[in-house]
Amino acid sequence: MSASSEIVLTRPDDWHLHLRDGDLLAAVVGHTAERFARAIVMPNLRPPITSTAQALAYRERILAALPPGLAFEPLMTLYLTDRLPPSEIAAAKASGHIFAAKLYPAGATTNSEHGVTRLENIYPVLAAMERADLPLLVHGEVTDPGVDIFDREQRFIDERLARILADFPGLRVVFEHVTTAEAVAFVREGPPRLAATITAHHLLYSRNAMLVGGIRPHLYCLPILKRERHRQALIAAATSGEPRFFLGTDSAPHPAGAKESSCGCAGIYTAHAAIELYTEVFDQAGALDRLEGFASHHGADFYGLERNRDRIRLRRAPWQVPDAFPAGTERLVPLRAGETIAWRLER
Ligand SMILES: NC(=O)N[C@@H](CC(=O)O)C(=O)O
Ligand SMILES: [Zn+2]
Ligand SMILES: [Zn+2]
Repeated sequence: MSASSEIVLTRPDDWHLHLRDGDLLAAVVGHTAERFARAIVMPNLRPPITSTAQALAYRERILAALPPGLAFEPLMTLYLTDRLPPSEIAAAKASGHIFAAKLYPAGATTNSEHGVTRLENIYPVLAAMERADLPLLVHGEVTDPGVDIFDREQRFIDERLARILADFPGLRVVFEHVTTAEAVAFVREGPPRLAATITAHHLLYSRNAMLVGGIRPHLYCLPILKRERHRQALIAAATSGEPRFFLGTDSAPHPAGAKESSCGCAGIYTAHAAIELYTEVFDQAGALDRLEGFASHHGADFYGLERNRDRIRLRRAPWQVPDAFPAGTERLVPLRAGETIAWRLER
């Protein structure tokens, strides 16, 4: 298998994506739509997407920004706040375009300041989601200032996620962008209604890549890159063939100036080469035969959506990533800027 020079996959979907708005949206949406049929679109805009009406209007802006000739279905989400009325959940579900709601613990990550301050504040909303069978997506990190940044995912499992699963036994939950061996183990031991997305960057890089030989702001994201043993656990999970692990890039574009700063913001841009990067990982692990399940089947199955019917083709043929993409008057620096990627998407 490792000697293949070409692979064909059912067209994949991205189950965790930031598309932003305005110039940045216009700069990035084509990259995703060239590769993926659908994506779960994160609601952490400024202001956040907290109503069905806002989500539907955002969906229209995404479709309007699509380059001509590309078919792409944005799957919208709501941003949970302390104040979201439980009645909004049934309306969201009935819209036919909203597929999940997202829990950002307040202050956990980029644009999360309107997030949830105490889990109890959203219990009526979680009950409504359980009734409507609308999945809960979680950014799984605690924000207590006393908890070390490298331990925040583990603490979220122990103090929050286990409780949510116990208190809402019918709620489907996606533990987004898992980064630790502990998270992988927790997902494996959990009920089938619990799943996890894994990013390409957490599969490709450990924290050394960000910190050894100079600090690389374009590798700074949340949850932060962890040590190598965790990366190995993520690779084992992604390539295991287990249906509860699936692709979610967490591609999170920020203008270069906001990253190359004395206080750079969190988020890595990978949409320009997302499926190619995952292909590298699966190839290196000798698991190209498991890529289609992870990238194209497991997520659709979990969300109860049909698998895509068309296919994409990837060829082992190295290419160089541009130093940056234009985004309005700004620049967007992608993962591997100026470096090569081993697999190419055929068009
Ligand atoms: N992953 C990140 O580092 N940043 C994301 C937010 C998130 O997914 O936590 C962003 O919106 O920029
Ligand atoms: Zn997140
Ligand atoms: Zn994200």
